[in-house]
Amino acid sequence: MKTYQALWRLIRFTPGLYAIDLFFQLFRSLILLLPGVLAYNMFNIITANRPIGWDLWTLGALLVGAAIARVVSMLSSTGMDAICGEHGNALVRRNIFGQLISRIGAQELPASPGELVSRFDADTESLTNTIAYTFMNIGSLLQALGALVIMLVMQPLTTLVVFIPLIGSSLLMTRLSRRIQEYHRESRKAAGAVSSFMGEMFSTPQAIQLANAQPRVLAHLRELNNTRRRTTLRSLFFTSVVLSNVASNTANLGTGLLLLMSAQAIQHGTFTVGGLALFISYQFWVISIVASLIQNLTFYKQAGVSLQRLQEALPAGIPSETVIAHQPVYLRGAYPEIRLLEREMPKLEHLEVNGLTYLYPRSSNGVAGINLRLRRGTTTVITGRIGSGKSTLLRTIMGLLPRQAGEIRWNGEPVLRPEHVFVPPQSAYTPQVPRLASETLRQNILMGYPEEPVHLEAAIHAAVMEADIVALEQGLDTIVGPKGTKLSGGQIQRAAAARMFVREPDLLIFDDLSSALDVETEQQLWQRLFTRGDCTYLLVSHRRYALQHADQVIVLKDGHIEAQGKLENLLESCAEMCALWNGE
Ligand SMILES: Nc1ncnc2c1ncn2[C@@H]1O[C@H](COP(=O)(O)OP(=O)(O)OP(=O)(O)O)[C@@H](O)[C@H]1O
Repeated sequence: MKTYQALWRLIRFTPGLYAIDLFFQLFRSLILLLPGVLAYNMFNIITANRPIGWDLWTLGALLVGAAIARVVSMLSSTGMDAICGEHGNALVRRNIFGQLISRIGAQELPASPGELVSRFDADTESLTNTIAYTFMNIGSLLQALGALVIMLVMQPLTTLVVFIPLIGSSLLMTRLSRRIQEYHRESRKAAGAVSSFMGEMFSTPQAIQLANAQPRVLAHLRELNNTRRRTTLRSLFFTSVVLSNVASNTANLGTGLLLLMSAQAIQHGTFTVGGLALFISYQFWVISIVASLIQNLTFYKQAGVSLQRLQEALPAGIPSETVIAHQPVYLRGAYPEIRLLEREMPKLEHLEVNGLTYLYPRSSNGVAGINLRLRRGTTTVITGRIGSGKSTLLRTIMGLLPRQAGEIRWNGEPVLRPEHVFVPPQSAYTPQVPRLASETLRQNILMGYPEEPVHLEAAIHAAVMEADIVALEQGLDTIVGPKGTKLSGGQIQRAAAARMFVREPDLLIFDDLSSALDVETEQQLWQRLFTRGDCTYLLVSHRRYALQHADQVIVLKDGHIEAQGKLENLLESCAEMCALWNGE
């Protein structure tokens, strides 16, 4: 998508608001022509030694009126810019965020979280600010054209001479614009690197402390910040200092030439003091519009850089137009109701996996030719050595990794989009390291799910959390800290389990749920799970209790199923199972 197409799409998102914005910009600019004409008449009256009569006072009143109208229209246009920008920024951020959270589970983020935050912030605003600046310049251009016509009619020769310096400054600014675009790109990249590194620092403070790496981490941050300072300074220096100085000095040169020419013309009686006043006020706009247009072009090019960075923030395979796809944004009033996911599939009776294969790109690691069958109300435990492919198998079944071969059938029906089926209300999953947010424990369990006291209590009981909640300072309303740092590893695992239970899925998938639990709590947890009735369980576990109570155990070795069946049979027939059972 080209930059102009993106900007036009943003304008079309709120055309009414942008029309009002443009109206205020035009009014604000054109009203500025009035004081020049008024000053022309006032000075001509004064220098002709006419007595100060009604005419002069009227002109003065008009001058004040024009100034008030200008201030009001300036405030209105600035306000409209902010409102339009707010809508456009919200749209872009919503679109990218929506794509990021609905990407296939295990797909990498296109950039680090810190870098993405930086793009959400400054790159988004670069687009909407360019529109605001362009609208302002449309007004300024009309104002400058109006001024130019009036000046040419009054004094064609003086007008042409006054604009000679403009030619030189225009050439200079055009040459600088490419360099400014490059500097902007570098400064945005350096800002992204700083926020990315800070995001990583804040997410791993303990790892930094344990490695005693604070001085080196700070030194690296300082280095990144220095690069950002240098590149940002250079970019700002060229955008703000050089460009605006070229513009104002060109205007000053024009004024000097004007004074020289008008002195002679006034002596010869071909020019008046009123005319000089008008020329001085108008020539600045005509000269500065060139600088403004060149600066506008620079912003446009910077917006192109930002648009590219935003498009690159989309997950792979998503069309670039999605960045500005029109969708409702909710900035005022009530938020729309969040609907619970509806059932895609009937209640689970049996699940079959046939010939399932997923190998990681450019590697032979993964799982291949997996066949298994789960029946409703049974427990299946997947076990195997470290790296045998247990997590990969679960994630491929659920569509978090894209399968390369094989099929999955839910009650005999092929599952074409597993990522839509293996979610509540059909299924729920807890990964090896569950994630909690820095919210209350209640919010972490419910995650937007409607609170029904009975379900919540039952879920907490099933997760063996009732005693922990009594011991917590504010019970369910305790804020658990970033990633749940105020809870123990076992509490985090059980909070994640309660999150699954409250959704009452048919199929519960756990990846090593009890790794951080003591033996007693673990046994209680399995006991409660296995007496929950109608649920079907698919677990990754090495724990003896789980293996002993499983209806079937699947032994994985090097990404293949080595054996499957009841534990007692496997202990007789499968050397790998014996080795795992004996902890070899
Ligand atoms: N993104 C990846 N790219 C390449 N290889 C990977 C990737 N992720 C995992 N692997 C490899 O795939 C194999 C299976 O990994 P997996 O995490 O499924 O094993 P696991 O049995 O769950 O291990 P653990 O018991 O440690 O959880 C391992 O050899 C692992 O190193």
